[in-house]
Amino acid sequence: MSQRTFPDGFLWGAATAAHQIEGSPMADGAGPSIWTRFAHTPGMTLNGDTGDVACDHYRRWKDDVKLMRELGLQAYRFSVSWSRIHPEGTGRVNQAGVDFYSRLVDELLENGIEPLLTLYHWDLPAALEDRGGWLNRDSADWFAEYGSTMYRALDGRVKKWVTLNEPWVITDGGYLHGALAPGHRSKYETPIASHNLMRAHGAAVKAYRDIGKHEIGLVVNIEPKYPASDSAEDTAATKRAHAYMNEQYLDPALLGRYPPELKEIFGDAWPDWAAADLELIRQQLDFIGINYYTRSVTQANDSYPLKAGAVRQPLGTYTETGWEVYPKGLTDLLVWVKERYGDIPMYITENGAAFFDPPVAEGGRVRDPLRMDYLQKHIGAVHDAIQAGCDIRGYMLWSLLDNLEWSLGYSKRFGMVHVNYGTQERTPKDSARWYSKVIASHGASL
Ligand SMILES: N#[N+]C[C@@H]1[C@@H](O)[C@H](O)[C@@H](O)[C@@H]2O[C@H]12
Repeated sequence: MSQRTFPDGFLWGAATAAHQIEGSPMADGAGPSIWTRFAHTPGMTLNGDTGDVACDHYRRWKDDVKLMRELGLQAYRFSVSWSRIHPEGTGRVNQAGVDFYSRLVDELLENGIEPLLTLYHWDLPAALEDRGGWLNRDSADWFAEYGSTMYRALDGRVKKWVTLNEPWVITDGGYLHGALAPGHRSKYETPIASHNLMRAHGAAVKAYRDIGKHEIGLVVNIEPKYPASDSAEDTAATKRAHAYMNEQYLDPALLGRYPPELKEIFGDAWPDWAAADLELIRQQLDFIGINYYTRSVTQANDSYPLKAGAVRQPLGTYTETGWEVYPKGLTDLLVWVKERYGDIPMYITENGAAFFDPPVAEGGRVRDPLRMDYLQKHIGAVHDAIQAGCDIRGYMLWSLLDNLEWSLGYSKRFGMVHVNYGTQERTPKDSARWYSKVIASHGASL
């Protein structure tokens, strides 16, 4: 393979999220989030795992930034816990919470690492859930208020902002299937929560334009859907699945409309949204963040309400989370984004895999060849998309650290750095050492 060259300024980094690594969820005046509440509800998470300690990053943040510098990271994507900033969700500001993230940002900058800040990575203040959460249309104002607090505190030091992380997972997991906080199971609530999340996205971007002077975008998890056969049923099912996961958020954000398949999927549960709502949602964005993990070979089935589902590939390689390793899907997806939405700049804001890692060997080594192979092939797929004309500005590996995988608890390890949850010792895996070389060579060593 000829040497791969990445664009000048292409940012190499890693990503995490507050609830998954910080621990100390109620420290220094913070309020509870829906994940604090959900994880402490018996039966909601594997082994009853909670974010009470996680990777103890709330206390070990300075050492973690030192580790990022040692690995040569150029950027670090993290999220802010809303309920550390506004313990009741709105109104009173908890300055100790703002100060935590201000110190973190300063430490990143002092170590030559660019911060990418995600405002919402699933941890809604519990106080707002008690007021209806994302089912309440006021949530757009709540979110814009919270975003404005953070813009005023950090804009200028933070120059790349993200409003929402993966609205599809928030609603499919938290409102339709109940696997994620707040654990609702309603075909009728799902479109309402989804729409209000996007209204909140729009309101937060509008607020940013009045306060901020840099860049703001949206992060979506999308995956290419390939029909399992050329039958009419599988073709139609693939179209529905594509609209439901891939177009449902990017279309309103970038085109100001929803794909028509959503009315077909949700039927009488899909309201006729007001045009003013779509105008609010469609705000000029500076970039789109793409979280990519896998593809879906899709067939028609009797699943509710989508009537479509993935077919396991007999010759496929699968990760610990049951996702097929399919790098070409990332290239196909990025080209699709460019073709459908134009030349909007993109970042790969998450890409990575959980594999069964061996314990830390003598001398502090963690051999993770499957993860290295996954990363090498997927970063190569990003390069292929760049060669195809996609404007991709960076790659954030998921994840910096092994961390709390939501309802799956600590059972899945996505980190390039191993975390011993008993001692909190961090040990860079072989993949971290390999990634450091990729960064140092700007991709040439891939
Ligand atoms: N599962 N999994 C790994 C990873 C999850 O840990 C992140 O929080 C999400 O943004 C996204 O789902 C991807």
